[in-house]
Order: sequence, then C-alpha cells, then structure tokens
Amino acid sequence: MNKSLLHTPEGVRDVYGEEYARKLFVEKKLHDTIHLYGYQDIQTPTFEFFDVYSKEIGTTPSSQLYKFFDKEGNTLALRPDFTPSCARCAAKYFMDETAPLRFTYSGSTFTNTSNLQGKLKEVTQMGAELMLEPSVEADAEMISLVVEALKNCGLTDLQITVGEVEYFKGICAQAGLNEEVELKLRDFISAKNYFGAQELLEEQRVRKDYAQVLLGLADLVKGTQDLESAKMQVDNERSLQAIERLEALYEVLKKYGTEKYVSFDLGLLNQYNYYTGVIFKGYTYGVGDAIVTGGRYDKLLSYFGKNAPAIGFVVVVDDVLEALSRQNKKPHTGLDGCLLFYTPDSYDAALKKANQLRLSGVSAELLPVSCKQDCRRADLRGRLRREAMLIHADGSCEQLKS
Ligand SMILES: N[C@@H](Cc1c[nH]c[nH+]1)C(=O)O
Repeated sequence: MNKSLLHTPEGVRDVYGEEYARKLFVEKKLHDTIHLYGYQDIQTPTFEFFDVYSKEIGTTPSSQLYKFFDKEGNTLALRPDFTPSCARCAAKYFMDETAPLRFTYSGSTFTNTSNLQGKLKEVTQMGAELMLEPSVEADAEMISLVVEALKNCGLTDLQITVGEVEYFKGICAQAGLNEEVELKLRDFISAKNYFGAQELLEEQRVRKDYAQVLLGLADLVKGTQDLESAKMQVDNERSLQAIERLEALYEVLKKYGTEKYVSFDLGLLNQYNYYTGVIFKGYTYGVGDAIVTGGRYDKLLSYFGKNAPAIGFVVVVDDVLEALSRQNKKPHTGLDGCLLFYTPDSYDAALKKANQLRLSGVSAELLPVSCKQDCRRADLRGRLRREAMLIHADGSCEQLKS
C-alpha cells in the first residue's frame, strides 16, 4: 500500500472522536444563540461561478481562490467567504422584499494560502447576515449577538474591536488618494506597517496634516471618550458621520449590556473591500487571529441587482475550539452513549437492551464480545467516553471497566 495515501494535503485535516464531539457542541451553542435572535437557516452551494467572488465584489483575492472548470467550460470557485453567496441568494429569492431578512449558515470556506503561513485552508465558519436593515440598532444587534454566542460557548474573556471604514475613506478622499493607493494604504495600516504607509504617503505627496491623521489612526481611539478627539482631527463630513455612528452604536450597546466587551479602533480595516461602514473583529486569548469578523456592506447586494443595506459576521469555529482548549475550557460533552457487547447466545437480549436505550435517546452500539479490547482501544484513541456493558443471555448487564 502507498503510505502517502493516508496523508491529507497541507492545510486540511481530519476531525474525529472527542474533538469532533466538542466541535459539534460548539456549533450547536452558536447556532442556538443565533436562532434566539430570529435568524433562519440557509444553505448555499460549496462552489459558485467565479464571478460571485470576483475582484469587483471585494472578497478574497483571486490568487487565493480554488478555481476549476466544469464540463461546459465555466470557471467555478470553491467558496472562500459566505457573504457574497448570501448576497446572491437574497437578491435571487427576495428581490422584491422590503422587510428585514435574517439568515444564518454554517460550513466550510476554502482559501488557497501559502503553506508557509501555516493556516488551515479549509475552516468551518458559522455566521449570520441581517439584510435590508440600515439602522444602528442592526449594528448593535450583530455585535451583541456575537458576544452572547461566544459567551454561550464558554468564552468569557472577549474583546470586540469596532472600527468604521468611512472614517478612513473620508480622509483618503480629502487627501485626494485614488482607489488603488487607498487599498495599498489600507493594507499597510492593517498590517501595522507604518514605515510602508509613511513611504506611500510621502510618495503621493499627501498634505502633512492628512498624513499625520492617517498614520496616527491606530492610536487614535481606544475608549468612547476618545471618539471626541477623533472628531477633532477631521473636518470632512464622511469621517465625522462615521464617528457619530460609533457614538450612537455605543448607546445601543449599553442597552444590551454588551458595551463592556467593546473597544474602538479607527485603524481597524479589513482586507475585504465590500465593507462600507461599521466593521468589527472579536478576540480572545489563546489564538492570535480574530475568531470573529464582520461588518456592514451596504453596496454588495447591488452587484446582484438588489439595492439593500446589510451587516453580518462569521465565527471561525475551529478557532473558538482552539481558544477553549488553550484556556483549559474544553466543553464537557458528556457521555457519548454505550457499547453493548454480546456473546453468541446473548444477541437477542442485547438487541432488546439497545432498542430500549435508543428509545430513551441514548446511543447504543452493538458489538460481538470478541472485539472488546479493540473497541475500547479505538474509543480511547478518539478519546470518547462511553460506558461498556456485557449483556448476558438472561438480559442482565455487567458493567465493564475501561
Ligand atoms: N464574510 C466575512 C464576515 C462577514 C459576514 N458578514 C459580513 N461580514 C468574513 O469571512 O470575514
């Protein structure tokens, strides 16, 4: 046998046994919370026409997409991001709808990053999108839902960093930067590469006072009191309105009681270009990257023919699990059911017992006693905690030790 057949490619992995039980548990907790806010499940395809994720849409760069062709010669791409698919789906089935739409979804996303980055190329995401709702109340609902969902999974140390892309865009417009330069600058600022940003601004001969505000973005605000000082730095309407939106958002978050998890950062920018307003990222300790990302995208649906505002988020389920494990908060998933061992003459009694257990909602696996050792070993390997019983012909059960 070719041993290399047992390996998976870089960036994808198997999940089994107790780890998978924990993953399902976390998914259920997230899903239950999202449902409590009235979000309806939707399922979009794992691959779409390439155009759904093209440059104009503003999602993952084309170089990081898994692209392939169908027999008709269409270019297809594996989903790197749920949001464009949801936007397409909403435009297709709810074109004439004017009332708010709430969707939730979960599944894999795929990004073809370099192996050197050591990142998973297939991750499990669960997310929610609130469409046709332009209000600040919608922004607050999304952020508060993120907090509640993560708390429900067992995470307590949470930090939701909130920014507003219009603050940055307002200054860029005032400074006369074209879109290409704006995107470059955004990437430098996101990567906290201030030398790169400075060089770019000098090269573009940006007025000193604008350059100073752009370079100081990350340090500008941490708390709400500082929002006032961020206002003083700018005199363009777009940036001022962005701050006013954050102030209003903070007031609604207080009504939810989630404001203590929130801090503001006007240097928070996202590589996705479809964001048009409030954006946010959620952090906890144990994982370097954000475990949640989201924001407002009021123009994306118009690419699919429907003019409608929207906001949403995704939780990276794999990262939530990693955080829980690093924080020693592995969810307790309870017993995974029973192994019922039978001898050649106790099969009938064992089947009866198994049926009784199943009727009461307990999982029961029937096994010949001859494989007792092997089965226990397999359970141990997957770190499953299952009770084991030997069933005798008279129906009596003998508890087996692991
Ligand atoms: N799809 C975005 C998150 C998001 C959902 N809705 C709005 N934004 C991401 O993958 O980062």
